Amino acid sequence: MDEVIRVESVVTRFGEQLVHDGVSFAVGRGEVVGLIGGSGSGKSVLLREIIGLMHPTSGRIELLGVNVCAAEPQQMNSVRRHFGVLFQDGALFSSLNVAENVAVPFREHTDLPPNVIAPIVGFNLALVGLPVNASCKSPAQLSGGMRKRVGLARALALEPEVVFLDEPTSGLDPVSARDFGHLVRVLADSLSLTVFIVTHDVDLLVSIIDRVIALARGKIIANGPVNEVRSSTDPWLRDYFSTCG
Ligand SMILES: Nc1ncnc2c1ncn2[C@@H]1O[C@H](COP(=O)(O)OP(=O)(O)OP(=O)(O)O)[C@@H](O)[C@H]1O
Repeated sequence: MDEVIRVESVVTRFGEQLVHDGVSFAVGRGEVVGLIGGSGSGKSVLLREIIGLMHPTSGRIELLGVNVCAAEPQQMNSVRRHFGVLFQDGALFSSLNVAENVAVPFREHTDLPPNVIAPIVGFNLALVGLPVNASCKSPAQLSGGMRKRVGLARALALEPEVVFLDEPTSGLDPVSARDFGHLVRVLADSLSLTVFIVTHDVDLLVSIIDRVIALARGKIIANGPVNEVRSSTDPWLRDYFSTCG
């Protein structure tokens, strides 16, 4: 397997609290993987560790072949050029309009002039299904689903190899959530993306995910295709999957 993410024996402690107690898994190129777990099980912390925003107490994490726990800032910056992140709330800059938000990665990571950036931004907005007239709107003028799409357009701006989505369907109504999930799957397949999704959304798992990794009690309690994981006898997983038909 051509590995994009490798998490090895990760332990994370906050004082007395042990959040990860030896977590290991790998994600291969082109996979769409969902990380699930109860509230407070350490999903977001793990995501932040994988993208180098936090370091685990011990263990090793490789992203696109780089040991992110030991990478120099310059090396981390060049890895950042190859992944995109959609944070839970979209993390859009409220003072910038939609087009300016999507242009941020170009300004941070390239020397491209504005007249070159503008059409690429337009292309990215079209890719996520936003109309041209959305470009000049401020994030406050958009629906939750549109804000997620802008966040996704920004995450895809630099044609990343891997995209991280933190609770991408939270706050969306079921129809918008399903549409957004479908969009993610179509983009993953069309652009050969590796997608790592932190989610509580069972419908999203069932509809678009290749593999589920489940975190509970500090450990990986399941790692496999949705159908396999949903037939697990683990009480937490049984409860979790009992919410869908
Ligand atoms: N910077 C921090 N300092 C101390 N404790 C933290 C820090 N970040 C997270 N934690 C704790 O680590 C645990 C895991 O948090 P995390 O946000 O990863 O959970 P989660 O699985 O993403 O939960 P949810 O599904 O509710 O978002 C929580 O108990 C949280 O309080």
